[in-house]
Amino acid sequence: MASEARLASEARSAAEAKLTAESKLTAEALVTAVLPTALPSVTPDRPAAAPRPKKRKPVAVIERATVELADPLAPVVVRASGLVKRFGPTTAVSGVDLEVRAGSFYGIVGPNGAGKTTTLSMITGLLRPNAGSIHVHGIDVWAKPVQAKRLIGVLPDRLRLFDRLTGAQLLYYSGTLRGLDNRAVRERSADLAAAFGLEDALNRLVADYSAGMTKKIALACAMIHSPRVLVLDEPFESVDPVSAVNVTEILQKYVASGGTVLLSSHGMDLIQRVCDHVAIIVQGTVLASGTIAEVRGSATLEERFIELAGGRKVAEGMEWLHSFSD
Ligand SMILES: Nc1ncnc2c1ncn2[C@@H]1O[C@H](COP(=O)(O)OP(=O)(O)OP(=O)(O)O)[C@@H](O)[C@H]1O
Repeated sequence: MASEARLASEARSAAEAKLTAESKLTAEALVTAVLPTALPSVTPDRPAAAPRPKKRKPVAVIERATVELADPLAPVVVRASGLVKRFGPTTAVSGVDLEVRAGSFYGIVGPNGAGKTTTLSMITGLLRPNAGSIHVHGIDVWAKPVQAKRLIGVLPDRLRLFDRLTGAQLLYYSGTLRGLDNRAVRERSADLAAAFGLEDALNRLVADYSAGMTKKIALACAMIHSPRVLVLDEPFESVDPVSAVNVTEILQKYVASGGTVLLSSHGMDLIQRVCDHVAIIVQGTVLASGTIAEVRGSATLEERFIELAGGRKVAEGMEWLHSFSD
């Protein structure tokens, strides 16, 4: 009996060691997988840029064994307190509090009209709140918008791009607007185009891009100044599965190097797979927030979401739809 127990214990230890080695391998692969260069700093208080490593091809699929949790002691870099936004009689956001720590991959989910876009727009300084405050890296977004916006890269919900520019021109415009010099813009544009698979489209008008390509060029524009925080409203909407994997890897690498991602998505599976923290917003209020494990408990994130969003509606009526008019 004793030797059986010893054998079982040895087998368990070996399995655990293998799992740890695999997780480490995966994490290392993620760090080196996608962007050929770590985006260097443009803000004076950031550490010097890393030397450019050799170019690597994007890796098609990398599965993460587990989502590594952001350091629970890392500083809070996005703090939204008591956010309220009213549009006439509609209260879109009513007292939202959020805390996002450095190095976190934070997802916001909620049903249509829950207030996700409104919340993200207030956080990025695009929409003035009726009440509450937002600090990004300690800077009050609405008191010092210029300083705060330097730290933020934004992918807004309804993209309003200068789409009579080519992809290359749009990247150039975004980079120079953020204070990058000619050489840096060109180098970063090439890196981003390669990472997002847009090299062949750079000389075409953005107006002629597909929805997914438009999303990707907008995401590239949001990243070109190497912001400390990326706020992305539905970054995966319209993006094909292979590109979604690439985009996810780019973001994971960004987070692994100390960046912070705050995104909204309707993809529960994706949020559960890539985010370390999540907030569920329903009718303008945060009903649950924390690590994915804390929020979902013993259910899946989708089940928890449906429960908090008021449960599934049983489809009744609409019998007319089942008797065809021809
Ligand atoms: N500019 C506006 N004027 C009036 N009402 C608005 C405006 N923007 C948003 N709303 C309302 O605020 C509420 C929240 O909208 P919001 O776009 O933030 O939701 P959401 O969670 O992002 O939804 P979705 O998942 O459908 O994108 C909705 O009732 C919406 O109709």
